[in-house]
Amino acid sequence: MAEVVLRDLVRRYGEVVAVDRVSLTVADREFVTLLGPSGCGKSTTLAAIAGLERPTSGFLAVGGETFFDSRKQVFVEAEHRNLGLVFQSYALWPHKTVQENVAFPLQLRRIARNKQKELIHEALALVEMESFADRYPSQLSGGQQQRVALARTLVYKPKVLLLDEPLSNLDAKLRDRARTWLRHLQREVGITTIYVTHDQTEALSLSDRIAVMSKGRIAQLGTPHEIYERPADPFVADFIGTSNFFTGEVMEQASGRLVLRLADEQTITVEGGDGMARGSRATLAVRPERIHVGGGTAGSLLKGRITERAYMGARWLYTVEVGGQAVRVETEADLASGEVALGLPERDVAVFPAPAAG
Ligand SMILES: Nc1ncnc2c1ncn2[C@@H]1O[C@H](COP(=O)(O)OP(=O)(O)OP(=O)(O)O)[C@@H](O)[C@H]1O
Repeated sequence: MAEVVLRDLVRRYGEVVAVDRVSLTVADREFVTLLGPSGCGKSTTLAAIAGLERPTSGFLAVGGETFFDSRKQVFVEAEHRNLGLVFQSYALWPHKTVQENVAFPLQLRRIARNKQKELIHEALALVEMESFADRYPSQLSGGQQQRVALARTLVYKPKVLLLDEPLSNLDAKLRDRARTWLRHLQREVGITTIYVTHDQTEALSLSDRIAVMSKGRIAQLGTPHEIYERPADPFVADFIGTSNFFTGEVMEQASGRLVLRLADEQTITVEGGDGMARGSRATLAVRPERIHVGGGTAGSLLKGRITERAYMGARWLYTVEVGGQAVRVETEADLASGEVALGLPERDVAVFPAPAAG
């Protein structure tokens, strides 16, 4: 069992609180992604798990073994944690062959020679690089080097795999393939994995659960579906996918429904908004692909004007002006510029208390 437990983990750098009381439990064999914008603290969190950073306070355990506990002054050095790390800069030794690179961690651990052979063979087979065993890193593509770096980590069968943007050096197509492959591999080997990225597509497609981070904290922890469909706050709604936001005054909140009045007097009815008082301000978020152009939905209708249209291949992207606000709409329909009705299905609109002004 390789469960990872973080409790109230804090890492300060002087005035900067890079990690701010992060609590998270990653189950055995689970794939959890730390996702967030630059500077939100995801790499520092991962480095703390790896033992490369000493947290300021909190608690951290892997597989039931305490690696850090500020109250008991426990700190286990990185080399004694036996975790597998793969970082963005996956430097392989240029003067060693693929095989020798993968052998290195085994030599460090003084594994017997014939056992080494077997393990190297197994690790290279896992990443489908057996036929490249005698090549040097300079004779491999970026993606192949990345796979060797993974093999070098997998070869000693770490309890946990910690990956920090490991695919960022690959081009889009290759990254797509590498992603599918990595997910497959992680399932096959059944290794607990914590993955850091700022790429939401990567996070959505790879993870069992995603921890969306903002300013050193976890803004939301959930399955990709939960994060996308039920964002906990406007930050998550905006960071994962794209959302249109409407802010206005609550006219009514009753029987699980809320009616919001926009500045131009149009109203939107949504599900939810429990506890939001009449007269208070609320923000609604709706995805561009959930808006029905031309109406045709159970929900609110907004009047607008198409001001821009862009052909995206599979669908069209429209900018629709609603009460002076630009609304992004994605649909397969080919529409002319001008007046349009937008249908907002009640269930597809998320509602949050409006952030305080200023
Ligand atoms: N050694 C350091 N000294 C001072 N501040 C640091 C140090 N390392 C990180 N920070 C700060 O801590 C915060 C979190 O950094 P971190 O690298 O964890 O972010 P990140 O989410 O991984 O960002 P990125 O995607 O850009 O790598 C940032 O504000 C960063 O400037």
